[in-house]
Amino acid sequence: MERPFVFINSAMSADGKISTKERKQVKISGSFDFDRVDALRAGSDAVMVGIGTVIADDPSLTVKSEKRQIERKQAGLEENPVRVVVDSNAKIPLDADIFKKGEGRRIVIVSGSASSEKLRQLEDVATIIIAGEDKVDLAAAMEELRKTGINRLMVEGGATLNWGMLSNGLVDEVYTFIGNLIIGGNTSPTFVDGEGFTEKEIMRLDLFEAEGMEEGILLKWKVLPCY
Ligand SMILES: NC(=O)C1=CN([C@@H]2O[C@H](COP(=O)(O)OP(=O)(O)OC[C@H]3O[C@@H](n4cnc5c(N)ncnc54)[C@H](OP(=O)(O)O)[C@@H]3O)[C@@H](O)[C@H]2O)C=CC1
Ligand SMILES: Nc1nc(O)c(N)c(N[C@@H]2O[C@H](COP(=O)(O)O)[C@@H](O)[C@H]2O)n1
Repeated sequence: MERPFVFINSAMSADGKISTKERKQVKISGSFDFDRVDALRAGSDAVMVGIGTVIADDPSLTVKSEKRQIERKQAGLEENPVRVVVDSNAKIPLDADIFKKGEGRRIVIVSGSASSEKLRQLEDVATIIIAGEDKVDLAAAMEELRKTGINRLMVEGGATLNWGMLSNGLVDEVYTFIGNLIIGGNTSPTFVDGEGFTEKEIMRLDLFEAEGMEEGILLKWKVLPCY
């Protein structure tokens, strides 16, 4: 199977939370880290999030720096990477910021259970990929993205999509900024939620970079193959 190079970037608290129990976007990192994230977006062919993040945060996922937008255009690219949402039932609101803000292609990946009426409406603002029957089949989706010319994919969460990608062996690298705060809470999303691994299945990582940044630390890991 051919798939893009995939990395996850996330900001988490010292206790591994990526948001609070309110499950809304919370500022974990500072302006330096947001600029680093912007550079990662600008260097990617596509940026992908789960529908939970769209509902919670309504992100635009655009490249914010004008200089980077210009550099992309000079390289013959669109101002923004392709923005991709994983959304089995096509729940994404038609007025989501991903559709309203910035230029460039959008892709919504749905499953066979999405309503055809909603898909017709979405076709005006996005390309639709159908992968899987009830829930998006992420491995099949990665193959489709690769076929559309996406070679480098940045995943920006959230917790459930991170689990789906990691547990299906679809991630090459993980970048985590760990901020100087504790969020706590049984229901606050952690970097990876979902079902979780058993001890036998635990996923191993190889740390290849660690850098103190602002009031936290940025860690870069390679995902080691599972045997
Ligand atoms: N600090 C940070 O860096 C970030 C924090 N966040 C936070 O994360 C939270 C959102 O995370 P979460 O609620 O987990 O939502 P996600 O963004 O992870 O979206 C999860 C949804 O994706 C859909 N999906 C479809 N197929 C799959 C699949 N095969 N595997 C996994 N998911 C699939 C499911 O919905 P369906 O079945 O309907 O398709 C699922 O519920 C928010 O609180 C947000 O603020 C988000 C991004 C970054
Ligand atoms: N890197 C990082 N640090 C934080 O503190 C954050 N809260 C996030 N959140 C992510 O940024 C997205 C917002 O994107 P736009 O500014 O709307 O383009 C949000 O959805 C999270 O993915 N990231």
